[in-house]
Amino acid sequence: MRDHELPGLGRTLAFTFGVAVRSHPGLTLGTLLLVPAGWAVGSLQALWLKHLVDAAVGGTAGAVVLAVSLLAVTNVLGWVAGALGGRMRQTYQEKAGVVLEQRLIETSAGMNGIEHLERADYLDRLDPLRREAWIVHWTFEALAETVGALAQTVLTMVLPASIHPALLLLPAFGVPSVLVARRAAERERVAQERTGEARRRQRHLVNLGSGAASGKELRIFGLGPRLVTLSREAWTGEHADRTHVAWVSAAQKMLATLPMAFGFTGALLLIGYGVVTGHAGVGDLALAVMLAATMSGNLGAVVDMTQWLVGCLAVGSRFLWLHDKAALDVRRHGADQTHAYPVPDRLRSGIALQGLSFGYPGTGRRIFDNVSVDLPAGSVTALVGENGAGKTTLVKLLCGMYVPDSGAVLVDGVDLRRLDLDEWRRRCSGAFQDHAQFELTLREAITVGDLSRLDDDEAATRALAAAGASRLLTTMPHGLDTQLGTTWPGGVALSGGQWQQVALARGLIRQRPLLTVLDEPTSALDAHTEDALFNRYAAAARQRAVDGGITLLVSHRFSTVRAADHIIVLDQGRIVEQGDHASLIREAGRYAEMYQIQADAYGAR
Ligand SMILES: Nc1ncnc2c1ncn2[C@@H]1O[C@H](COP(=O)(O)OP(=O)(O)OP(=O)(O)O)[C@@H](O)[C@H]1O
Repeated sequence: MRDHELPGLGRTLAFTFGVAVRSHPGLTLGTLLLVPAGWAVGSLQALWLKHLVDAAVGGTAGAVVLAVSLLAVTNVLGWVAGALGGRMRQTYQEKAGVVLEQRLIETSAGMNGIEHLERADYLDRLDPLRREAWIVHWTFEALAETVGALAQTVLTMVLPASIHPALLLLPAFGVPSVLVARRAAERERVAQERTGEARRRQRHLVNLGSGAASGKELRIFGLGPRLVTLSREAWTGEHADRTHVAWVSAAQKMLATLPMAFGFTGALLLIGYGVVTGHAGVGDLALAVMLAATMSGNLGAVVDMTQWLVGCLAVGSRFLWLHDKAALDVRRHGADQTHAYPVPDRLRSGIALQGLSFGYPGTGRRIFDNVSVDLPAGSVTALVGENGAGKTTLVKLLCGMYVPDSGAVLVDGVDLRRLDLDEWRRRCSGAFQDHAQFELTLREAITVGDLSRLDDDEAATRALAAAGASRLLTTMPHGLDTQLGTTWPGGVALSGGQWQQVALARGLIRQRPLLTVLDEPTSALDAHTEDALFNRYAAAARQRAVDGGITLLVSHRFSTVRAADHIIVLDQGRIVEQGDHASLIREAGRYAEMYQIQADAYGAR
């Protein structure tokens, strides 16, 4: 199976069943049994009614009492099954829903790479999963309902066969409906996937239009009406597409019920004729009339339930697809722990990019083409270059979030693909410009950077100091216990720069990292503060150089960058210059030119 193909029905069912059973075996079984039982009650009632009518017409009191008793017992069982099934269903849904969301976090976060979070066609699949992962837990209820509705429909059709064998043909008239329902559901699933991008765009526009981050720009640029127009455009195309598919399906489903209607009309005529000619009893006619009355409801239920089931399976198959991708990802990255090389305790030679070529999957565009460069052990290296030069992409490759198309990232001579990637990540650390805002307590928002120090106040305080953010702690009403984020009770709002300080502290809490990437983590700070902070950090990093740990700083500020031991200048994925500040200035090339421009602008030579 190719990694973008959705898994088939059998595997999806097995997967969803596994999830359901693991989350609550008893409830899964109960749902599977009770729902069809509820459905069976309807057919039994029709049967007992036939016996009641026959007994009443035949004048046998005992048979009347028996038929009435059976009717009563069946009714009670039906109510019990309904009430119990409803309760079980609710409990099951609540529990399985949470389990599925946890599983989604586990699967998505557990993947080595981040391709599934960045690639548009994968996002179209992941996005509905994020919103409706819980739908998967309906699969077994939908299956039970479908089986139940199907069983009742078949019974509705088979019971008349006891009156006349020709009526055994009745089920055949129902086949078109079921087939059409299946096809319709599949078509709707495809349409949903096709319109996924438009829905994501709509949601993005809603977030832009109502979120805090875009609030200022929206007002200054008067963007509200424009966003509404864009949203309408996105909605119109998507809605037209899905509505068209829905109407075509509805028309086909209506047409597909016609054979059934003809079939039952014929059956009623046949039984009516039998009663007139004395070949059938009045009870038979009562049975047939009752079954005919419930027939369209049953058939409609089969169609609806099938569609529901296919819808659930569609989400389930995306879940399984993600799961498969996660497994494939682990295999491809060679992270099989049994064969992985251990990560060295300290770096001896350092990290080297060797003939590395890379393009983001699915884009057909090369970002790096045969790039080679060394990051010596114990060095503080800066990466500079214009926007889009490939700096962050390089960081992602070094952290094993993407795999090179050719060439390699070598860690002390060992291909990163062959290293124990989990262990490598444990020895990496980082702070990024597009950092996460963990709305936890200040302590947790820092210490999640090193899970072994979750409750370590001293480590959190030290990390804040290393990030030049000790003052932040003094302004927090409850110190490290302060809840961050105003949407939580007692939570405090942090400025953009303060969030960056927390992210930087998180990135600096790990002890003895072999690679620390600082990808513009201080862009919200002023140039002098960033400069002082990085100089202090670089000095500390050099003192720790016994471990051979490498610090990679990405920054647009040359005043900061010049403190690095080694500076790499990237231009459109190519390394155009490298060396220390003094030698690069002497070369009077790109670096010297960019440095000069900034120095002039800031008046800081
Ligand atoms: N997830 C992605 N999928 C496809 N292309 C991407 C992706 N991320 C980045 N790119 C492309 O790769 C190129 C390099 O991007 P990258 O983010 O590495 O640049 P950068 O040097 O870090 O830029 P900046 O200084 O603006 O942060 C850009 O042309 C960008 O459009």
